[in-house]
Amino acid sequence: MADSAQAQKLVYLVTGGCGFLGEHVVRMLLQQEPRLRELRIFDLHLGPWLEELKTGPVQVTAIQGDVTQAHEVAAAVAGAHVVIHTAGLVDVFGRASPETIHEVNVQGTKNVIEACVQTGTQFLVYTSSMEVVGPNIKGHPFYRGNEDTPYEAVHRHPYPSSKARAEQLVLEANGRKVRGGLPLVTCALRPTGIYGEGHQIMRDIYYQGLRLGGRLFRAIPASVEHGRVYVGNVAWMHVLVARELQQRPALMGGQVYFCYDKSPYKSYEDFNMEFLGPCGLRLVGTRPLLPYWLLMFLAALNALLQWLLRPLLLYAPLLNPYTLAMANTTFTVSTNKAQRHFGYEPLFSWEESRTRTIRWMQAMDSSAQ
Ligand SMILES: NC(=O)c1ccc[n+]([C@@H]2O[C@H](COP(=O)([O-])OP(=O)(O)OC[C@H]3O[C@@H](n4cnc5c(N)ncnc54)[C@H](O)[C@@H]3O)[C@@H](O)[C@H]2O)c1
Ligand SMILES: CC(C)CCC[C@@H](C)[C@H]1CC[C@H]2[C@@H]3[C@H](O)C=C4C[C@@H](O)CC[C@]4(C)[C@H]3CC[C@]12C
Repeated sequence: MADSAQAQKLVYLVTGGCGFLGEHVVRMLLQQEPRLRELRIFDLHLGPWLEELKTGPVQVTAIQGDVTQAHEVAAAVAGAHVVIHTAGLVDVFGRASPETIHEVNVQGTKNVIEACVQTGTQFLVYTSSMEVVGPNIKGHPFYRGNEDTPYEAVHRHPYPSSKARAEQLVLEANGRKVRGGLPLVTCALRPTGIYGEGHQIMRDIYYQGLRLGGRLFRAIPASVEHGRVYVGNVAWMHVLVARELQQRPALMGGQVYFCYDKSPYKSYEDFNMEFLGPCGLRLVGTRPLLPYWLLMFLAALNALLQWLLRPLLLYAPLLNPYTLAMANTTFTVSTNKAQRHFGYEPLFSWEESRTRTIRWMQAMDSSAQ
């Protein structure tokens, strides 16, 4: 009993813990981190499912708060040994203003860093993104690259720009002295396109297909590969990196790691069909049904409509100039840096990841009917 009491001594804080990725990180920590004494979940919007977590041996503390409010962040961080910072505005559809995206993703991250320094939290894991690297505004492909692959990371869009700045702040903070004199140890994880249970975009595409009579129309060449990674493996990598960061600060502090698993390299649409197909949808066309110039015109028209309608309503379709360019630029990673640095191996095989995602979609479908 004494061993287990000694073992359960750590306090973790997960910002954005009620989000798509955040919820999986929370559940993975409760399953895979035996040293957890308290798990704090900080989010603007707390989920009702948190209540079910409060019956276990770990103290689960739900904190409704805003990362843009420094005092709220400091109060949540105080006393935590590890912070996993996933909170962010994931918006490439023009829903939020560039200022709001920057406020949440950059200033919010600054507030988390300063809270760690001021309150003495020594370990910070940041959920960055592949977009910190690319695709860049020139549409240069990134074909099975790794953390050391040279690539001209040039961004104009608010979201990737904010993620790049936030990641830079986190990495630069590595080594700063926190309250009590110990060094802050930070690292950043760069997931590619995350899929799995709770993925809102996949849900939106599914319902779009249902509205079109069970059909989706190919818009992206099958040859354009887009890296994808299962949410359970991304969550597992967060848990593992947070644990190993405490053991190997000299090696891992200030490092970035792409999140990867055995998910196959496919175009964004073909990959989605791995899950949408078993749910009854069909992808029409072996090549894009519309020429690229017409898709660009439609994307630009969507952007214009969004701007014109903004005073009345939010019009934010999937197709806009940025998402079209992104979807049409190959971006895949092939790396083993996480395996070399902290022994990461995917927890879920491709088959398991696919099956779990399909089951989620089928359950979503049956509840919608
Ligand atoms: N979804 C992907 O494909 C993907 C890929 C790479 C990286 N990421 C990164 O992973 C993280 C989580 O992404 P996600 O897909 O789970 O998004 P999500 O929108 O589902 O989750 C984000 C969470 O952050 C919370 N949040 C937003 N603004 C906040 C604020 N001001 N204060 C406190 N909480 C706030 C939201 O309420 C939400 O619960 C983000 O940092 C994102 O950039 C996502
Ligand atoms: C209408 C089509 C032409 C485009 C539809 C697909 C489009 C919505 C998809 C394609 C690529 C997707 C992004 C990619 O998976 C990676 C990321 C990085 C991550 O940090 C946030 C999500 C994001 C931007 C995906 C959003 C949806 C995209 C653009």
